Amino acid sequence: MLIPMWNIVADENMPLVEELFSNISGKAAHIKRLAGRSITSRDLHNTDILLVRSVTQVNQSLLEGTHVQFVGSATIGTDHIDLDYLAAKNIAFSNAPGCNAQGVAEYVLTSIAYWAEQRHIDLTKVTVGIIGAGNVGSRVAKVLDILGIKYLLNDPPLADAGDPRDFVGIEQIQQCDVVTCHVPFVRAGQYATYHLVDDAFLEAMPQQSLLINSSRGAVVDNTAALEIKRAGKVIDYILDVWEGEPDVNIELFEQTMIATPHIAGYSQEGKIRGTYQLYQAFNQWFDLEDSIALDELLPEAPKWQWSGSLDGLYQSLQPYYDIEADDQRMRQVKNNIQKKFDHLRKTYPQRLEFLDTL
Ligand SMILES: NC(=O)c1ccc[n+]([C@@H]2O[C@H](COP(=O)([O-])OP(=O)(O)OC[C@H]3O[C@@H](n4cnc5c(N)ncnc54)[C@H](O)[C@@H]3O)[C@@H](O)[C@H]2O)c1
Ligand SMILES: O=C(O)[C@H](O)[C@H](O)COP(=O)(O)O
Repeated sequence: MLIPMWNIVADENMPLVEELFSNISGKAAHIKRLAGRSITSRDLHNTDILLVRSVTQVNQSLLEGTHVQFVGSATIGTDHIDLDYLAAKNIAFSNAPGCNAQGVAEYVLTSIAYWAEQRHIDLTKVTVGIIGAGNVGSRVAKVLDILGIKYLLNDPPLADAGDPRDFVGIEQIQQCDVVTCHVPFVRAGQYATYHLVDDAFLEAMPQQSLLINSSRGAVVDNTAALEIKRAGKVIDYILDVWEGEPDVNIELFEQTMIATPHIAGYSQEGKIRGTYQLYQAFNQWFDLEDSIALDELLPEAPKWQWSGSLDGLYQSLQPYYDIEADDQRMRQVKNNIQKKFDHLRKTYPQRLEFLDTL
């Protein structure tokens, strides 16, 4: 007897797939877990549902000849997905906007606090330039607002679309003490972000400034970032994403104040929200009811209480998020980063969200 069943292929690093997908509307599922970077079309024989993260290239060469009906990516970024191909083949698609935005905002806040402590910088005198004011950039702005740290926003697509917030041009962002990137990776066109931070941008940044990149590696020209340091510019880098990842430019890595393996958004809650958003999208696509609520899945987490002073900010944040420990984990595999990059991500320790206000 043929038992109707969903055949699902899911990235091995996606939590709760079994809990959420194994019994949807009484229909069982066969779930195959694979390392995202190595999924091939042969793995998708008879597959109905494909659940990926940012490391799987989803395109014609992966999907042609398969019967995949639904692709979910537990990410906001979609630069690994050929959306036009999916649309042309009428394959449903969902990503997970905002699922990990709080985790990234907490990474950025901790980064700024760490830099200020290391460089003895008074955060009341600092201006942060935020490039990209979507899910992450808006949350970064919100937390800076609460702490009374000045910031400027740059987001030409939103400005052109009539977003009422005050936006500035990229030239003003370049003058900021801290620049943090929260844009998608877009190679070409009016709003291209490929090498948005290039040699001219870095040249224009003040001495003793900080550049944070937790968006996509190639938003920052990694070669230019290395060259400008070699030329004597005093600039600090906190990098979570790398051009050509997992092949990290080791010389640039050595020049960083903090280096992490694309984990800025890896809070436990962010990963859970990512899978849950795909579950919701899947149900909507097949006109099914959600039978599990998100609240049932999220952990309880202790929340940070702000003292009201920016002095000692990093010391007060570190018990909640120890970014130095993340940096150390990456430095320990310095001689073998390319091979260990995915392992560091797969074995990333549990990190809980600590800001109550976002
Ligand atoms: N490191 C991580 O773990 C991690 C986690 C989440 C997101 N990300 C990356 O960060 C990016 C931002 O995430 P998000 O959730 O805020 O995405 P989002 O789509 O909500 O926001 C991106 C914003 O960038 C703006 N933008 C697009 N092109 C621009 C340009 N040329 N100049 C300035 N602004 C531009 C868009 O208008 C949008 O408002 C994602 O696309 C993803 O690549 C990384
Ligand atoms: O785009 C995003 O949302 C993040 O960059 C992404 O989720 C983190 O990497 P992943 O675990 O999906 O490979």
